[in-house]
Amino acid sequence: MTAHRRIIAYPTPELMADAVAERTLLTLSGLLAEPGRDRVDIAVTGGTDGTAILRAIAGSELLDIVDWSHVHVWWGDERFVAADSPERNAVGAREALLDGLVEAGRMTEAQIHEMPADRRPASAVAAASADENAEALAAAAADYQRELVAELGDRPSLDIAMFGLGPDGHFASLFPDLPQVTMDDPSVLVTGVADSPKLPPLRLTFTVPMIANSERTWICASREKKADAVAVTFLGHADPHAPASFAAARTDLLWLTDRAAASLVC
Ligand SMILES: O=C(O)[C@H](O)[C@@H](O)[C@H](O)[C@H](O)COP(=O)(O)O
Repeated sequence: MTAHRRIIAYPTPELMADAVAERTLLTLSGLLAEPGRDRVDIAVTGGTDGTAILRAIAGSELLDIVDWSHVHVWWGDERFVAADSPERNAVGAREALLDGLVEAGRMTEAQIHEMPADRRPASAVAAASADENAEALAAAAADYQRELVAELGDRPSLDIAMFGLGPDGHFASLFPDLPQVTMDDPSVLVTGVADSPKLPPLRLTFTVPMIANSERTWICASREKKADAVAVTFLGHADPHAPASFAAARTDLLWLTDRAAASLVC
C-alpha cells in the first residue's frame, strides 16, 4: 500500500527544523513504546535542511524522551569520498548530533550505519578510470545493501526515511534524468552515481524501491529557492525530471517545508 502525500508548511525555516525534530523524536519514542519493539531505524540526510534538523534534534527539550540505545541510524545517500572528508553527510550528522550521543554513552558505534567511504588512496582516485570508479561504487553499494539485509531482513523497511530536496527536484542522490531515478528492480536497494551534477560526483544512494518501502518518507525543504522543486515534486508523479516526485512510503508521505518553499502549492 502506498501512502497519500501531504504537505505541511511552517512559518520559517527555523520552525520547520524544530517541527521536524519534534516529529522525529515523538515518532521514535512512540514506536519504542509499542509492545515487543526493540529497535527503530531512521535514515538521515545531508545538506542544509537535513543538518539543521539534526542540530534541532540535538538541541530539543524532547531529546531525552527517546531511548537512543534502541535507535539505528542509516543514510539515504552519501558522497563517495574519504571517510574523514568534511563533504561526507555522515561527518556532518556526527558533528550535529551523533557524536554527542555516543560520547554521552547513549548510543554505540554499532548503531550508526554509515554508507561505505572511498578507501582508495587520493592518488588512485585522481587517476581512476570511469570503469574503476563504477567498480568501486558497485562494490560499496553491494556492501551497504548487505548490511541493510543483515540488520533488517530481505525486504528492509525503515521506520523513517528523511530527505532534503534540491532546487532541481533531486532527493537522496537521485538526480534529474539520470538512470538511477527510474531503477525499479525491488532487489536493488542501493546504487552508485558516477556523475552527480551536485559535487562531489561520486555518490551512493538508496533506490526508489528502497525508499518506497519505508513506513514514513519525509521530504524536507525550506526557502524560496526550493519553491519550484516543491511544486513539481509534490504535484507531479514519477517524473524523471523531478526525482522527488517518485517519493513514496507505506504509511506516511510528507513534504515538510517552510512557507516560502511551499508558496507555489499552498
Ligand atoms: O548529499 C547531499 O547533497 C544530499 O543528501 C542531498 O540530497 C541534499 O539533501 C539536497 O541536495 C538538499 O540539500 P540542501 O538542503 O543543502 O539544499
